[in-house]
Amino acid sequence: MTTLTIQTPDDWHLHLRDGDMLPETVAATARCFKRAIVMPNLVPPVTNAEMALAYRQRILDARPAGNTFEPLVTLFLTNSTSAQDIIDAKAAGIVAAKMYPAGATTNSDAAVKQLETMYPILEVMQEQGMLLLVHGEVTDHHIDIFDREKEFIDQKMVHIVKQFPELKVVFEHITTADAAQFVQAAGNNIAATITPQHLLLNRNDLLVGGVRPHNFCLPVLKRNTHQQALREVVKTGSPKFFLGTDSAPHAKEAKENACGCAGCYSAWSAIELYAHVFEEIGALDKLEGFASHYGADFYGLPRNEGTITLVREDWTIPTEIELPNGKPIVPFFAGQQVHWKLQR
Ligand SMILES: NC(=O)N[C@@H](CC(=O)O)C(=O)O
Ligand SMILES: [Zn+2]
Ligand SMILES: [Zn+2]
Repeated sequence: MTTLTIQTPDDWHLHLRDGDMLPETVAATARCFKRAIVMPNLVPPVTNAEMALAYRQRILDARPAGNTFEPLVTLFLTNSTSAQDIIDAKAAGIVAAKMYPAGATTNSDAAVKQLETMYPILEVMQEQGMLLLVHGEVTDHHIDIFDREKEFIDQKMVHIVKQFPELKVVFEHITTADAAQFVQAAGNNIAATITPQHLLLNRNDLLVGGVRPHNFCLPVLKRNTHQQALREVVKTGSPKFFLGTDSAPHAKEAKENACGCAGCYSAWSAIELYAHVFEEIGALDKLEGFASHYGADFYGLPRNEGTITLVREDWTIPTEIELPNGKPIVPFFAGQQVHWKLQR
């Protein structure tokens, strides 16, 4: 196969950041994705409809001329989120709210401390038909970082799912066989996003031969058996698993640091990297469902019109990209070859 045409895809988990980052990040995603679920972990976080709509407008203003990319902004849940916040957000066209356990990841200090105290809010979300997006890791100091996703399933996720049978939940950026099995076994109101890095890499790629800060993201890369399980699950073509890049840029100096930030900036090559890995596992025929159908179907949104075409052509991801403010940023998979390229 030398070309691959699929219906226009969407990215169901994305960090665009804000301010002078937007011209770079919006253009990178808008080159091939029609829509994206945009994460609300700004500083300060996007906690109400007014902030979300203002953020949406800043993203729209940063689009390249003539581009029709549609950001789907989300609400950041905190212990102060009220039922009215959810009702107002829903009325403003916001389709989902994000739950981070406090301290779990980048800019999540303001997030939810005692998850169970949020149950009245989840109740309202269920009523309103607003999706719950979850960063599924516990943050207890005594829990090993490699076990935090599994522990979250056992401690939290099973109860949420039981308590709110009508609530649509997206288990974001899953990294383990445990999460894949959990989602598969759960009802049709539970789905998951999977990133390119968790399909392409395992923890050896983070630590063998020296620490690779640009492969560091959260949840952290797991052992190869978990990577294998994620590959198997996308290969089945199950509609419960769909594309969410978790593209999460940090300045080069913040990644190459004694205390480096978590996040891989994959937007530059995301669709190509998925094609690369789907080809590797012999599942190119499953890419379209994963990238362009299942997410929209799960969110209850129409599938996109139009198509994109990928060409089988080797190219090398740049080692650095310069931000509009002159600061360098290192894209995910920098300096490495990818076998597919978006036709422009
Ligand atoms: N995935 C990451 O490693 N980082 C994300 C936050 C997140 O999605 O957890 C970020 O905003 O930098
Ligand atoms: Zn996360
Ligand atoms: Zn994320």
